[in-house]
Amino acid sequence: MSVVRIEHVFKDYRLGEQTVQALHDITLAIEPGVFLAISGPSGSGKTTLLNLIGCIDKPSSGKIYVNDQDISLKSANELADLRARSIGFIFQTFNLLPVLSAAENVEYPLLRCPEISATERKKRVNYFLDIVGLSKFANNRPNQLSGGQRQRVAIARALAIKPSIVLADEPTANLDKVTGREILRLMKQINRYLKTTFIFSTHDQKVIDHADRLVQMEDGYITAFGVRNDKTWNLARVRPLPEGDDEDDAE
Ligand SMILES: Nc1ncnc2c1ncn2[C@@H]1O[C@H](COP(=O)(O)OP(=O)(O)OP(=O)(O)O)[C@@H](O)[C@H]1O
Repeated sequence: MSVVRIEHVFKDYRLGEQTVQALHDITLAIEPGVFLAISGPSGSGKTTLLNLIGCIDKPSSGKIYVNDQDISLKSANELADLRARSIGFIFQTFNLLPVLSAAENVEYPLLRCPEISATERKKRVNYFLDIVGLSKFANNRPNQLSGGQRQRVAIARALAIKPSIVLADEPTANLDKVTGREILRLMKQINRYLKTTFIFSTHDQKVIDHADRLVQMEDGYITAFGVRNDKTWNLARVRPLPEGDDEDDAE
């Protein structure tokens, strides 16, 4: 079973008269509970891929299944609902609402789910602020928190809906090294403890080393897929195929 299945996905962007091919023939199955890094240089397609998995954007062609649901068959409202209930987002710039306290930021996505009572909302806010170690800062606004604390609030906010997947676009890029490592360790502890699938983009090898699955991208192609056993990566290289060549270059 896969929590995300991507089949022969292409993504083009129109830029005036030009077409930018951001993703080429991406096929990938992501198992539930993994801690997956998508790595690659700037412009390789990491954010585009995360946006497609997060139902923020649609592929130009190909199929994406999230929790076994074909997202191409869903209306904009249905996609918004799937996002609100199943996918938590963490951004490199934290994206907290500045006028709300830490607790209110965590509660915010729950307001979209009317079946969650006010009592349950408060319970979840307390629980997830506790998990990220910020119970004492519940009433602080983002500008009264450090960068690392802001990202912890963002993690609690992403978890509050109890998502099956958390997507994180360069979650440590705006943090110093030590804080970035703490945030990654926290994400991994949560991944182990709550079994939530984490998919995050990065071009930092230190960040990659925290993952247990790896997708390497270049120029819109997947160039390798890796599984980590203890400290060693078992990498299967996938060479982008030149026209007319149908050979794989698996190692
Ligand atoms: N909205 C857009 N319109 C046009 N082109 C885009 C758009 N978004 C991304 N692209 C292009 O698609 C390609 C992939 O971009 P993407 O942002 O997915 O890469 P990335 O690996 O996340 O890069 P970075 O590490 O710099 O964030 C790039 O060539 C980029 O210029």
